[in-house]
Formats: sequence, structure tokens, C-alpha cells
Amino acid sequence: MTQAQISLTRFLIEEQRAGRITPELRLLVEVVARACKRISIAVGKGALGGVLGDAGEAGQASINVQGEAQKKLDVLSNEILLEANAWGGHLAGLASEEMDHSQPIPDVYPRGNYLLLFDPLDGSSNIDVNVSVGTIFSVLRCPEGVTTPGDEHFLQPGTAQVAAGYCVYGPQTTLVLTVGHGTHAFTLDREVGSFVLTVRGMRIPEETKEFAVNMSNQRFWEPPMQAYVGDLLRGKDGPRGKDFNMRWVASMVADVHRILTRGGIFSYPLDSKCAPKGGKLRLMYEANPMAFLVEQAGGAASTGRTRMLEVQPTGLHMRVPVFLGSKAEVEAAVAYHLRHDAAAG
Ligand SMILES: O=P(O)(O)OC[C@H]1O[C@](O)(COP(=O)(O)O)[C@@H](O)[C@@H]1O
Ligand SMILES: [Mg+2]
Ligand SMILES: [Mg+2]
Repeated sequence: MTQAQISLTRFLIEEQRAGRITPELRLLVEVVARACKRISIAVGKGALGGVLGDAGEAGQASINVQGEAQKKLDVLSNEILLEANAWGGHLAGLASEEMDHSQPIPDVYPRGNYLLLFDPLDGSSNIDVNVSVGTIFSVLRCPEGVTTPGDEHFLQPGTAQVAAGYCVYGPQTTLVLTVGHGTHAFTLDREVGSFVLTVRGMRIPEETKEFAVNMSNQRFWEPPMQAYVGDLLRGKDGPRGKDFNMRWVASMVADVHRILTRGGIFSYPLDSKCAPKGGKLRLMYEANPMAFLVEQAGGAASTGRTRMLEVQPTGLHMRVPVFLGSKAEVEAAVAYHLRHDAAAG
């Protein structure tokens, strides 16, 4: 690292000096970043580290609280984040996509006033095929006077987040972070072992010609989503008057990273398969942290009907439909839903 380069540590110290974060939040983010480095090493070893494939023993799949089969790396990443943060000293409790309930930090450990939520390994279906995966995290304050937080204390809307970020394990390992004053990217210098600031103040272009959605679900979508994507596909000859391109990595982290870098809209809408659960993606571990990052970069995030960050969570593992990215395009998608709802009375 050269002298002109700014490490994550220095960046966080400057944020603290500017009064934008507390010393505890600075150290908490450092602990999460260190855990991400360990996960990055495990992901990078792949077959050499024996971390590919399904978790579970004797042909018996290991199923998480989401009802999904866990991969070895889902379990390992969860353990790395739990172990690092339980001893970090800045948390009152933590919650993970992979665990049934939140965990208060035991009395015997050093404790703090923050709550940490994470999706330890996002994009699990890509692990075994060497395609980008990631970690997503969100930080809330523990409500005043609560020493042993339970699930209910985590049920705060996204507007209450004090920090959020993700780490994408791709050709480069990049940590993208917001503490509520812009969205910033840090690339891991693998030789030095340090995250270096590579983009200060990421900005998502307001307009786009690129969308990300799993098109194989098209026939299960609601009518407004059918109409919206139908018009995108009609391109120059349709009402949108321009040709759109499509990308779908199937790792939310990688799709959102592309959108933060060059614009676009990401959508996992309601469909008749996931409707009974409320959607596919998880509000607390996926939608809210990404919505915070995207808004801080000048973009927008919605359920299709409501601003994501204003959704009141009703459960730790609550699922929601997701539209996020370039502001004008998210507003266009929302308009299709609102027009449809108004016409339906
Ligand atoms: O299998 P699909 O429909 O392409 O869904 C992909 C989506 O599911 C997810 O993989 C869910 O995340 P997990 O791997 O953490 O369960 C998102 O990252 C991604 O956007
Ligand atoms: Mg995920
Ligand atoms: Mg996951």
C-alpha cells in the first residue's frame, strides 16, 4: 500500500474524528471486515480447502431456518462471523440468515450497544461453479435499557440502520460500506491484507438501460411486473423508447455491485411461488442493507409499493419483493404497480 492510499482503518478513524461514527461502531466495522477477509480466503481456496459442496453428513442435507439446503461455505462463513463478532466487544446481539433466532452476547463476553445482522454467504448456488458470492451486513442500535436483546429488538425499519455493507468475493474482494454519509468501496490488497479505499462516494446513474431479474419466473409474476418487463423488452419500439440489456448473476451481492458501479435496476418481484412467504429475498439481511447502500449512492429501493427502508419488519426472517438501483428506473417500476393497484380499486 502506498502512502497516498487510504486504508479502511484510516477512513474509519477520519469518520470518527468528523463525528460521523462512534469509536465502538468503528471497531465493529473493523471486526466485520476482518471476518470478511477470512471468508474471502476460504472462498478463494475452493476445492483445495475442502469447502465446496453441501453441508450435512452421510448424504443427509443440512437445512437452515429458510428451508434451504446449506452449503459448507454457508456454515463456515456463519461460524467465522459469529466467532469474530461474539468476542468483538461492541455488540449486544447478532442475527443471521442461517440461524433460527438471534443470539444475545453472553454475559461473560465483552458487550456493547449494537445489533449486527448478516447474510454470511449470499449467492450460495454460485459457490461450486466459481462465480462471485458475498457477505451482506446491517448494524442497528440495541434499544435503550435492553441488556439481553431478543428477536423483537431487531425488528426495526431500515431507516434505523447506522451502518450497512457487503463484501463481494469475485475477481477482486471488495467491501462496500455506508455509515450514512455516502457509499464507499474498499478493495482488498491481497498481498498486504488490507482494504484500501478505491471509490469514495459511489454514485448510481439516475437513468439506465440495463435490468436484472430472473426471467425464468416470468409466468409467475403479478400483472404489473409482467407489464413493466414486457415494455422493457419491446425496446425502442415500445413505450420506453430505448433498448434494454439484461444481466443476472444470481448472487444479489454481485448484481447490486454492478448496479452501484454502472447503474441498472435489480428486481426480485413477488411471484406466485414465493407469494405465500411474502417474497424471495430477506428484508433484514439482504433488502435493507442493500437499500441503505443504494440510497446513499443516489439510487432508490422499493418493494414495488413502499420505500424499502420504511417497511416495518414483522419477523427476523421476513421476506419482501425488491426493486433497487437507478432512481428513475425504480420509480418507473413502482409506477406500474401503483397504476395497477389504483385501477384494481
Ligand atoms: O435462484 P434465483 O431465483 O436466481 O435467485 C437468486 C437470488 O437468491 C439469492 O441467492 C439468495 O441468497 P442466499 O444464497 O443467501 O440464499 C440472491 O443472492 C439472488 O439474487
Ligand atoms: Mg442472500
Ligand atoms: Mg445466504
